[in-house]
Amino acid sequence: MSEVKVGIIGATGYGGLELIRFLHNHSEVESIELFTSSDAGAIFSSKFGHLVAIQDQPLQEIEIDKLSKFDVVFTSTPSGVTSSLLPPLVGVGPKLIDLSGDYRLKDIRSYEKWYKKTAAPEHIVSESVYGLTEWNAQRIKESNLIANPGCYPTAVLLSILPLIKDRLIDSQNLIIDAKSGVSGAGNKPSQLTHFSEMNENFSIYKINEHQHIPEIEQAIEMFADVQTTISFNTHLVPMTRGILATTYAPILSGVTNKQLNDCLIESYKNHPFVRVVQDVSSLGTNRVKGSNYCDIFVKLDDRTNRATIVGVIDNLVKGAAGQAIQNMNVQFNLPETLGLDVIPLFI
Ligand SMILES: NC(=O)C1=CN([C@@H]2O[C@H](COP(=O)(O)OP(=O)(O)OC[C@H]3O[C@@H](n4cnc5c(N)ncnc54)[C@H](OP(=O)(O)O)[C@@H]3O)[C@@H](O)[C@H]2O)C=CC1
Ligand SMILES: CC(=O)N[C@@H](CCC(=O)OP(=O)(O)O)C(=O)O
Repeated sequence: MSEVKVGIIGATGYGGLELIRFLHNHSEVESIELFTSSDAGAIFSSKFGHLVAIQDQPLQEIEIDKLSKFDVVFTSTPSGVTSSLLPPLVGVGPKLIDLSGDYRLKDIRSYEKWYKKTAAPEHIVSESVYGLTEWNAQRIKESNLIANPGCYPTAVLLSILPLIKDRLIDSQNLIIDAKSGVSGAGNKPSQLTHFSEMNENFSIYKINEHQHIPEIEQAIEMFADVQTTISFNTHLVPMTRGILATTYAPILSGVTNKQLNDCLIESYKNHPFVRVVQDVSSLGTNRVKGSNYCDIFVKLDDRTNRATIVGVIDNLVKGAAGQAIQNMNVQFNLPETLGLDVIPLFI
């Protein structure tokens, strides 16, 4: 029986298109309606030919009255949009799942510092629940406003949180080196993502200033009860999808490679989307491409007494739309894997 009526704002963006791809095959979704800020009336499939005969509906103008009739509204819009768009919808009916950064940081001054945008009202931000599904399912189930995590934080946090929580690594000295495919930057062309400047190039960007730094620090405190400051940098890889994030962390005295691995295996034994990889040759963005998996890996470097910890995701799936649907499943008491149980593309 299909019951859930879905609205998507930002449907024409990369996150929105991935929401449509997965929700189309979701057995509990009754209908999907699509909204735009720029092209109301346009037939969706005329913009995206791969959806001919699948999504031939017209895009609708964003109106609060129309949106309040849905069971769930996904917002997949640039930062700074939902801070003013969502407050009138909070508490009036639909469950809200925001893929942008607007409701993730509890300290609104921190949001304004890192995003350089006006924050959402503090009393609404305080109601939002951080949607890192594997770590926060109980609160997600009870919430009507989910702040879906950023793509980099998802890969980083899923790989390091168990080791910090079990006090196996020194959380005060984390160095995180992350790389992303270009779809992480969304569908708006820019100098950074221009083919002739990005192709055959490997670049670092937002050095020491990435907006995901406070999000990762906040989540470490929230889930592992540790205050810390991290070194975190991001790189652009000339490929479309995927994030691989490597964390270097000193181990605490006497910790073994087996303890590190056992901790990850034990933490995720009941979480089907997190796979603890043993063989490093099985690690790579093509092993998760198009899927909701997060592959994680740890290995002790016993010369330096540092652990090398790796998290790999598809930024558009586990890093955005997939995790958002996983959160919807939790909110509606459905199996977490519903609609998301797909095999990675690999090639
Ligand atoms: N790409 C990624 O890997 C990830 C992205 N995110 C976050 O998710 C959000 C969406 O990302 P992504 O899909 O890549 O972004 P895109 O830039 O691809 O798409 C965003 C869409 O938002 C709509 N939009 C733009 N301005 C407004 C506005 N003022 N009001 C309402 N809608 C607007 C546009 O559609 P239209 O013109 O039709 O309204 C646009 O297609 C962003 O906040 C991003 O940071 C999070 C995790 C990963
Ligand atoms: C490759 C690339 O540019 N990636 C983006 C990820 C954006 C994102 O997910 O940011 P939000 O926190 O706004 O959701 C970036 O590094 O800013």
